[in-house]
Amino acid sequence: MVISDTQSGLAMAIAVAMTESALFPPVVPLVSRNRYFTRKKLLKKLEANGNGARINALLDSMRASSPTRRPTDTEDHNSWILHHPSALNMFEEIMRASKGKQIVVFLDYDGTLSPIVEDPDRAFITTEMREAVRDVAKLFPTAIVSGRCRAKVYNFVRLSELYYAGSHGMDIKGPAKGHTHRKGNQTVLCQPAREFLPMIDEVYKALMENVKYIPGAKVENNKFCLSVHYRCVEEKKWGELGDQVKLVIKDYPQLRLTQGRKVLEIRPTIKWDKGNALEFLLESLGYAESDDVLPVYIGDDRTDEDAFRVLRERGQGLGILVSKTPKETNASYSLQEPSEASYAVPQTFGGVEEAVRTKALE
Ligand SMILES: O=P(O)(O)OC[C@H]1O[C@H](O[C@H]2O[C@H](CO)[C@@H](O)[C@H](O)[C@H]2O)[C@H](O)[C@@H](O)[C@@H]1O
Repeated sequence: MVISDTQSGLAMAIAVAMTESALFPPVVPLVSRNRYFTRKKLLKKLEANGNGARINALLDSMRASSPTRRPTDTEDHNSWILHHPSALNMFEEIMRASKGKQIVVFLDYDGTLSPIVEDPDRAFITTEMREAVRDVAKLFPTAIVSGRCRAKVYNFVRLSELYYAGSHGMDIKGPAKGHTHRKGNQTVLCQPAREFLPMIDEVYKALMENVKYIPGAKVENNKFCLSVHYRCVEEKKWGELGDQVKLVIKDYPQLRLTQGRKVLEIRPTIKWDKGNALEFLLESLGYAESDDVLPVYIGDDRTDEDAFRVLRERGQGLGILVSKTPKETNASYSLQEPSEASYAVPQTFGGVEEAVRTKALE
């Protein structure tokens, strides 16, 4: 069997997830922690102050969350990678860790399965990556967990055998009939923020109106949440953009503002995030309290931290952060970027299949 680099890379990451001794190495202080905490504090302050927070805090936070503004210190990076080793170098430990466990795979979309690009509507998954995900889903229950609207992420991925959790987990749907890994045949569906739909639509329209004068700004309707993109906005206009967003949402205390990669996100205040989505899916699959499950979550953004944290709290499974720069994270392992797949070794799929076979023989 000829295996492409992308397939082996993704599978390698999954395979690494099966490593036992790899689970949750201790969290250690980072050289780059201060900078990270400054950014975190800024956002916390912003969130704590609600919609009336000082606009400077938002602007500072937008600036601080743009890693391209500062080249990564080699020392910082080396220290970080020591504690979050590359998921690609851990193949040896696969078999041992996977023994007797059901692996469940969770994949973020943007920045994980697709590279970050300027136009959010053109963040396509490659054919190779789609094939890799398809292959992984043949072996394990597999879910895509994204900030995007579920329908949009489905249109990119187009694999009906997967679980999809859109709107940061607020819109979950199971695979098409005939593909389910669950016992029983009920459709999995979870939409905990339904009542917010009219409000989100209203705010979407207001945001479109308010930011249309800012060149490069883009508002994306993710159904149960909204994204205001500033990747293509000149930095000197970021303050104005933040101003406009805060102006709109100040009348909606039921909505909160969070941040992603050059994006401001507006979402309901309900306590539901990617971590809850992960737990919901594990429960739907029948693994709520099980010790025999190994959830693997691969993601790149701060919203993925909610899922990494759940894994850490469960003391089960493995988080892999896709990031080129050191970041404070609850993930145990790292990958540099989606295309790092090309560093992987071809025998990985063999390893995954072997692990599955071992399990089947037990
Ligand atoms: O949870 P995810 O699947 O990672 O989605 C998070 C956001 O991803 C998208 O925005 C990001 O990717 C864009 C395309 O590469 C990029 O232009 C943007 O700057 C990034 O923030 C998506 O467009 C958002 O709606 C998602 O919330």
